[in-house]
Amino acid sequence: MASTRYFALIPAAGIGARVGAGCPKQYLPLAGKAMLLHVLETFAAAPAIAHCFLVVSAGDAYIDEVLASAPQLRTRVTVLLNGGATRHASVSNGLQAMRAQVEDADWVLVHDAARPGLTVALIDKLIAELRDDPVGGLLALPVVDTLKRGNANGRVAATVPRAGLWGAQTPQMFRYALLRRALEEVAEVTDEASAIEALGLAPRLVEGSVRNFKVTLPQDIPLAELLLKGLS
Ligand SMILES: Nc1ccn([C@@H]2O[C@H](COP(=O)(O)OP(=O)(O)OP(=O)(O)O)[C@@H](O)[C@H]2O)c(=O)n1
Ligand SMILES: C[C@](O)(CO)[C@H](O)COP(=O)(O)O
Repeated sequence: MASTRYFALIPAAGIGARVGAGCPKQYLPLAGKAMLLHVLETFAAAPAIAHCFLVVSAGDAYIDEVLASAPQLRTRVTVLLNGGATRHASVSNGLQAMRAQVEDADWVLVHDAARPGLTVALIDKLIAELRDDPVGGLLALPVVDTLKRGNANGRVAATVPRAGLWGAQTPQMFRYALLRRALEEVAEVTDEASAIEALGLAPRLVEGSVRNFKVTLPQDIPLAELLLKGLS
């Protein structure tokens, strides 16, 4: 029986509206290279990762130039020009396009192109924790702030108990066939674990890192820049 393999699937077909830059945020320069390139280079450097699949929008005008600057990625990354209108659709489309190269029992690590602080060590940690797990799971961080629910007037309506709460990160790691089925059967979800939960399964929480934060708002850009300058 062929040994189980680990594939990366990177949804990178968003427009970065909340950052509001002149280009999709995954192409913004951070520490001298595009945000997406940091992610691709990290997965390419991870010995456990068999191959990376990258989902970009059909009209993406940036990816060719980015990959031309990184010829070492040519054999490690396949670009899929089938991004969808939502992250869920992009991931589903990517999984569908991978079917000829991936076995049902292979693991897929879905990672946001908007989380450039990921490290090989975090990838290796997730795989080590989940490789024998019956479900799979995700990197996540326990909530450390007191949480408030706001009302329409911008005032506190309630304090939300934070015990047991985690903030989901990525990669989220599940077996190929299970993940495809879960995403096909569920309505719109914002992460892969939600689709697995909708099947009645309980993904495993693996502690991630603050450096693996998602670049979402303008103030995240200088933070990511500082982080990546320190990492390189
Ligand atoms: N239709 C979409 C929307 C998002 N993504 C990807 O999903 C990841 C996380 O999404 P998010 O941070 O929301 O990125 P954007 O959708 O680009 O941001 P915004 O919501 O501000 O437009 C990103 O790598 C983004 O490129 C995607 O592949 N396809
Ligand atoms: C997948 C994710 O990063 C987990 O926290 C998050 O759900 C993505 O949300 P977004 O609105 O698509 O950035």
